[in-house]
Formats: sequence, C-alpha cells, structure tokens
Amino acid sequence: MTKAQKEEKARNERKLQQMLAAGIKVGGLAEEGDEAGEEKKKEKKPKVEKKRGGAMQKKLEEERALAEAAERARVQAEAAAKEQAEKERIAREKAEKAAAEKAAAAKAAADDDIDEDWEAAAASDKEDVQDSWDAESDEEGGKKTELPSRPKQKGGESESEEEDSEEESSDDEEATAAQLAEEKRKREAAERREKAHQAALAARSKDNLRSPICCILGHVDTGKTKLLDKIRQTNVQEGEAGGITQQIGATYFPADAIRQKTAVVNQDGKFELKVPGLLIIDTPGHESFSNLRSRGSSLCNIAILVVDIMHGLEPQTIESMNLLKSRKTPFVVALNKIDRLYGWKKIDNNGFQDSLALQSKAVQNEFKNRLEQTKLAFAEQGFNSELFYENKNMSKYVSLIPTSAHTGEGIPDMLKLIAHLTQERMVGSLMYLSEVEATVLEVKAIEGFGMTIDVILSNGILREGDRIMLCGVEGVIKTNIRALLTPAPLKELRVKSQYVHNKEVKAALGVKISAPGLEGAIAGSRLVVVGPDDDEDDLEEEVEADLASLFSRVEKSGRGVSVQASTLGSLEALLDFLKDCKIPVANVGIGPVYKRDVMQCGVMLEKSPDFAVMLCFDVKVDKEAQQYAEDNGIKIFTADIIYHLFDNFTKHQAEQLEKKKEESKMLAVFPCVLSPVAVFNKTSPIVIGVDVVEGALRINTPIAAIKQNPTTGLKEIIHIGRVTSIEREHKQIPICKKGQPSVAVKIEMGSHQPTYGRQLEEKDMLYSSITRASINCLKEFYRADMTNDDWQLIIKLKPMFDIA
Ligand SMILES: Nc1nc2c(ncn2[C@@H]2O[C@H](COP(=O)(O)OP(=O)(O)OP(=O)(O)O)[C@@H](O)[C@H]2O)c(=O)[nH]1
Repeated sequence: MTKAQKEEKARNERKLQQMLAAGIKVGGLAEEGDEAGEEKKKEKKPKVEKKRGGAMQKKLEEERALAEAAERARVQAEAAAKEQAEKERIAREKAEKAAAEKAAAAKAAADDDIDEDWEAAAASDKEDVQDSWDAESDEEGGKKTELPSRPKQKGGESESEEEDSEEESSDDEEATAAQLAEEKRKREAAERREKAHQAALAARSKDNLRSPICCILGHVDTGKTKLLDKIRQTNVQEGEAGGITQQIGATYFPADAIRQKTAVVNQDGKFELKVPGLLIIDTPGHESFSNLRSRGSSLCNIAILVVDIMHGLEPQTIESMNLLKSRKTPFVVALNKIDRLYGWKKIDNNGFQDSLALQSKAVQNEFKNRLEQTKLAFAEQGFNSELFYENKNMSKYVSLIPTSAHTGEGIPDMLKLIAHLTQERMVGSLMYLSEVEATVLEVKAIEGFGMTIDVILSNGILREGDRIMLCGVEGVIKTNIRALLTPAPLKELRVKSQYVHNKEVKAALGVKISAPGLEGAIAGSRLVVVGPDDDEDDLEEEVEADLASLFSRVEKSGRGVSVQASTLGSLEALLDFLKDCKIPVANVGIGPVYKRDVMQCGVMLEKSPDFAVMLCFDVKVDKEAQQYAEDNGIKIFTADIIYHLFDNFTKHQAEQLEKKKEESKMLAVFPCVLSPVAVFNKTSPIVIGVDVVEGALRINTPIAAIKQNPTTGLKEIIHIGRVTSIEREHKQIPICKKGQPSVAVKIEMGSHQPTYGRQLEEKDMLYSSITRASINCLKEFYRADMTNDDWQLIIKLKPMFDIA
C-alpha cells in the first residue's frame, strides 16, 4: 500500500469512528475494510468548507460523513444491480442461443420437406423471417415464427477500466459517472424493448388474425385498375352492406363483404372464412408493392399478378414475377380479359368454372389453348402453374384464375382463393402483433394539413400524439402524430368533409398521418413508434439503417451510372435490377433530380464517360438540372417502368460504341499482305497494281515495306502512306480480299513519300502498318469484323513491326 493509500485508509477509519459514534449505520463498510477503501477512490470528493469553530466543524463533519455514507451505499447498490444485470444478460444470451439453435434445427428439418418449392427455397436463405406461405405448410401452420430480435445494445464494457484510474479529477469522475449512467439507461431500454418484443410475440394467437394485405401487379394495360374497380364496385354497388371502406391508399373488405362476394362459389358453405377482412392496396403496380417493405422483406402478404390472357407474359409481367420472388411474396395470377375470347357468353360476377361450362366447344377450346400457352410461358420463367381448381399443390404451383374485369367473372374465385391461401398458409405472419409495423406508402402535401404521409399499418396500434420516426432525405425525421386521418365514409365524400380524425387506429389499415416536419419524408420508409421505454438514438440507428444499406450498394471503384428513384422501395427494386443487368452504380439518390445530382454524375465524364448517365425512375427532373446535363453532355433517362430505363441505357451504350467506332476509324488497321505486280506512278502519289496475298485491303489502310538496310544490315520499316483508292477495271471498290483479282491502288502521304526505284523496289512485299494501338482498337470495336485468319495474320505481323 502506498503512503497516500495508507493516509487515506487512516482518514476513512477516523470518519467511520465518527459516524459510528453518531449512530449511523454504514452497511458493509466496516467488514469490507480495504475494499471499501478502494471503493472510496471512485467517489466524488465532497467539498469542504473552511473551519468556523468547533461545533460548526463537528456538524459539518457529521453531515459530510452522512453524505459519504449515503453515496457509498448508492455506489454499492449500483454495483450490485450491475452485477445482477450482467448475470441476467449472460443467462438470457445463453437461452437465446439455445432457442436459436433449436429453431434453426427445426427449420432445417422443415426445409428438407419443402426444398423443392421455389418459394421455400428462396425463403430458406432469408435472414429476416417473414413467413411466406410455403415456409408454413398446412402441417406446420400453427408454428410460431420468431421475429428477429432487436439489435443488442452496445457499450457497457468499459466500466472496470475506469475503476483502476486513481488520480481522476472530480470533473472526469462526474463525466464517467454520467457516461456509465447513460450506458446503463441505454442497456435497460434495449432490454425492456426486447422483453416487450418477446412478450408481443408470445401474445400472438391463431385465434386473433389480422387482415392480410394484398397488392396488384402486372404489365401495362392488363386490367389491374379495372380489376380493382370491379372488386370494389360490385360490392359498393350492392350498397355498403358489406361495410367495405375506402381507406388511405387501400380498400378494406371486412369478412362480411368477402362472404357476400364469394357466396356464388361457396354454395355448399364448406369454405369458412377465418381472416377478419382483406386489405387491398389501391394503387396497382410495382411501386406500391416495392414500398411495402420491412427489413428487406415485404409487408404485402399476397399479390395478384394480372396477365392479359390474349397477350400472355409481357416484359413487365416477368419483372413483377422476379420482384415477387425476390421479396418471397406468394402470388396468384389473374388471367384477365376472358370475355375477349371469341364468342364468350357472360354471366356477370359468376364463378369461373360455371361460366366456362356454359361456353361453346369452340370457346372452351380457345381457352384451353391460351391456358396451355400461358403455362408454357410460366414454365420458361421457371414457374410451375396450374388452373386454380386443378392445382393440387399450392406450394409448388402458382394458381391461375381466369377473370374478367368487365363481367366480374372469376373475381369471386380469386377472392376466395386469396382468403383461403392466406388463412391456411400464412397464419404465422397474420397473427396480430401488438408491436407497430408500418410503412410509408406515399408522401403528399394536403391543403389544411401541410405535408402528410400515407401509411399502411400492418401490425399494432397508432395513436394520436405518438412519437414516430421515419427516413427523410435530410436524415431521420422524428416527430409526433398530430392527426390520424381516414377518409370520410363514401356517402359523406360529396359533402367535402374529406377526413375523419381518429384517436387511434388498429392494423391492418391505411391511414394518413399529419405531423410537423414531414417535408422530405421518403416513401417506402419504415415508420417506427418510440415507446416510453425506448431509446431514441437506438431507434434512429435502426431507421437509418434502411437508407444506409441502399446507399452502400454503390460501386467501390466509383465507376458507374447514377440512379435516382422516388421511393426507398423503388430504389431498391431498381438497384436489384441493375445488379442483375450488371450495370454498375456509382451514385444513388431519392427524390427529384437537382443540379447537384447531375454535377455529381458529371464526375464520370472524366473517369468513364460511358457512365455519365442518370437513370431516373419515377422522379421529376428540375429544369436547371436538365439544362446543366444538356450543356455538359450528361444523359438523363427517366421512365416509369424499370426495364425501359434498361432499354434506354443499353441503346445509349450501343450509340456510344458506334460513335467511338466512327472516331476510331482511322486508328483501326486491318491486317493484309500485298504483292506488287506493277508500278504505275513511283511517288506522290504512289500508284501500283497489287495482289492481296493475305487478309483484306481496305481504303485508309496505312502501308509499309520492311527492308534490310544494305549497309548496316538492320531491319527498316519504310512507311509509304495510306491507301486512298482501290480500283478494279476502273471501278472504285472499298475492299479487296485475299485471292481476288489484282487491283490498282493509290497510296498517298503528306510529304517525303518514298519513291519506287529509290527506297522501294517492285519486288518488295507491302504490309498494312499495324501498331499496338491499332490492335487494341480492333479488339475493342471491330471484333465482329475480324476473322480468325485475320487474328492469325496479326500475330504473324506483330514481330515484324516490333510489337510486343
Ligand atoms: N374486354 C376486357 N377489357 C378489359 C378487361 N380488363 C381491362 N380491360 C380494358 O383494358 C384496358 C386497360 O385496363 P386498365 O385497368 O387501365 O389496365 P391497367 O393494367 O391498370 O393499366 P395501367 O394502369 O396503364 O398499367 C382498358 O381499356 C380496360 O377497359 C377485361 O377483363 N376485359
């Protein structure tokens, strides 16, 4: 023990005696002796007032001793709590690890059974668990799927180090204490959240399902909108008996409405509806589907892929299929426009099977043919498909439901199948979860409300006043819900009271949120609610991670195109697509294109001009940005369909190649060997008759003779100029190939052209004068024009021209 420590100990003992004398209980201190002395070093040193007489002094000392004792007790209690928390943490981690191993083993076993399914195979490699129906086949329907644990709290490891330092100033001690307290608070917040998360998971029940969320996708003009209208309208026309409600961005079909609508195909009453309703997203297409995402997977439980039976699979259908596959979203196919089969006799809103049975043989045959063609086209894309009522294995075969958005036929079948598939095969993801799960579908300015966000709430409850977080272009937006708005019932719409204010709303539904500071909110962003126990910084990191992960997908080399999309979801889809097409991306952005975005893209003009291109999906381009792009030769492509961007880009690349080819015309030298047969003009210009003995002679080819210097004996390359004309029988021809009849060629050179009879002799063989650069140019632009023999000749000529 050092001298200072001894003195300190003696001081402590004196104080202890004083306190004991004053009747103060000092738990543990007396017994702990030296340890307590050590502990003391961490404590704040109380400030000492100057002596003001004996009694006063004594009182002060008593007070100080009292404060010290209280402080010591607090420190000890904290240490004990810390130790306990640590013990709990270790125990919990152990339990979690064991549970994870068990779940992985169970999953592996389950996967064995279903590995052949495309969806299951896709699902098996996902990190974030979002049930697709195949991950839960009938047998395992009730099995709970654990949602991922929230990120663990960092920090908290450094405490012991701080305990060692002896000579810390009181400021430092205060800072350390504050730091420790902060870490502790964070850790506790994370623990509470994790506990709440697990409790929410545990509270889920098969008897408490929420409504599935359904999206509609497909190629342009297949009838997506019309189909949506028809689904809505048929019910709405029958009055609002079924209670269908128009929501923000979605239409809600309660169970009654579905029952009513599917009655025609459920006459035996065997089909029992278990889901409370169905939420169909109103805006058809890629974008809304892409936006419904959470941690990389989809919030949309099931999708309807619309295919025009008269057209079969079209580019966007395939794009949609791939999107659905990548998000592991089960789907059914509406084989739409069956009423266009020649001679179709309609029965409005009928079940498909019944309607088909009433058609003539010719119509039935045409239907069969088109169905087979469609199945074949699906098979070519790697999907098994089957007519829905012949589909014995929904996990392995996609169901095709013939529909007509005009007559309503097949729509009852479609609704029934969607309800069936979701309630039987997706129980895991449909069990109502009290935690909020929501995504921003659209960002809109609304008169009287300012900037608002349309949100699809797929789980949990949102309340007025809730503190929320979401991605914004300038960073995470943190705000409080000012109003939760849903549309006024249809009847009242005409009265112009557009929205109803709600104190709270429960999943699943679409709702408009008005809140301060929503400018720059990004559609497709996750929306999280900050609970009273949550740590805002942690949640902020979580929300930001979505954006960061997309922004981190740029090329490390810094060479690539710039992309700009309207929403997080569409940006993700676009990046996925470009990755598949092997188009590198150097910059990404969300929202309208401004000059600064174009300037950033312009950096590529120097690095790699081919990539000085902006691919913009569903975004506006600012005028100034457009002007800047035009002035500086930066291409901006905008499109509402992803593959159009690809087409534009590939077309642009082809044009660029052609341009470069044109520019490189003088550089490219095709190989040839010429044997002169006559000299018509000795020089300026040289005009000779030649036979092409190897390769092919073209206009513009530079020509050289290779001779040996008679005095030095060294090799000499004598450049004699470029071929400016090739003639046979007084006719100009552009090319003379090996073995063709002799031609007369004119070879010109600016000045000092060698002369036949002096530097040149008629017997000298002539060669196309190749260089390293000319070979590279052939490789880059003229591969298609070069034959194997040409390349062989190049190899032969290289040493003659001293090319390595
Ligand atoms: N005969 C017939 N025509 C249909 C059917 N469904 C849609 N159409 C017609 O096809 C055209 C396109 O329909 P939309 O509903 O606008 O198609 P969409 O897929 O929403 O098109 P986009 O929004 O442009 O992608 C319209 O003229 C519809 O009337 C159908 O079942 N039968």
